[in-house]
Amino acid sequence: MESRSSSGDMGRIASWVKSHRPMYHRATQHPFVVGISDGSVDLSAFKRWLAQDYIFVKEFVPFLASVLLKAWKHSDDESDMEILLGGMTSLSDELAWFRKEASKWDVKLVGIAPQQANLEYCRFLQSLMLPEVDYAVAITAFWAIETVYQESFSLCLDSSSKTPEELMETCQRWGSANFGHYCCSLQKIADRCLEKASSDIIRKAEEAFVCVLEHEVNFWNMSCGE
Ligand SMILES: Cc1ncc(CO)c(N)n1
Repeated sequence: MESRSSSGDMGRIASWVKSHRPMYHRATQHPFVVGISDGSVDLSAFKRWLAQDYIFVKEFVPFLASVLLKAWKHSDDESDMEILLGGMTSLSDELAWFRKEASKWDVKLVGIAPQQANLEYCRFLQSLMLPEVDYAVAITAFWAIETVYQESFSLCLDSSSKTPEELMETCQRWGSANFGHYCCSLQKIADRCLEKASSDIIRKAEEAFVCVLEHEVNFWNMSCGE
């Protein structure tokens, strides 16, 4: 039988989601997202989020490039590269979508300054781009960043949700089953890397996961205008 070290039948990632449940919940069921799903969202908050997230996604491109570089150097599975390259393609599509969405809402994207929470999140991404950061740590953070949006926006697509029609495209972008499959593929990569990682790397990956959750909560708070 395959042994899975200390995490029993669950992969590491699932065990961390379980052990950090309250924080995970705060990141994935934030009032901002709940407001979209019940239709009470303040549209000025949505517009603020849109402009700030465009800045974030632009920073996310070099971060993903750094993860790709680590996969190329250290991964023992060629399919990692394909999955990450697919992610890069969707980021390119995502940036174009932001520009289109911003014009629909009359939101300015050029000359916008990143707010404090965004700056801090981008700084965190930059710290993860350093070559000394292990692939297992970087891919865990990458999985977490994508998954928070997947979980959040899929809530807004629930049959019981009252998401306003004009916000449905946003919710489908991250909440779709397709994006969900992509997040599952990332989780499998992260679990596989963590299975063979040293206890020091495992500890650092868990820390990165929790940091992502904290930054995501701060990002939603910022979008709400707090
Ligand atoms: C803040 C934030 N987290 C995660 C994602 C997912 O790509 C995003 N676009 N923005």
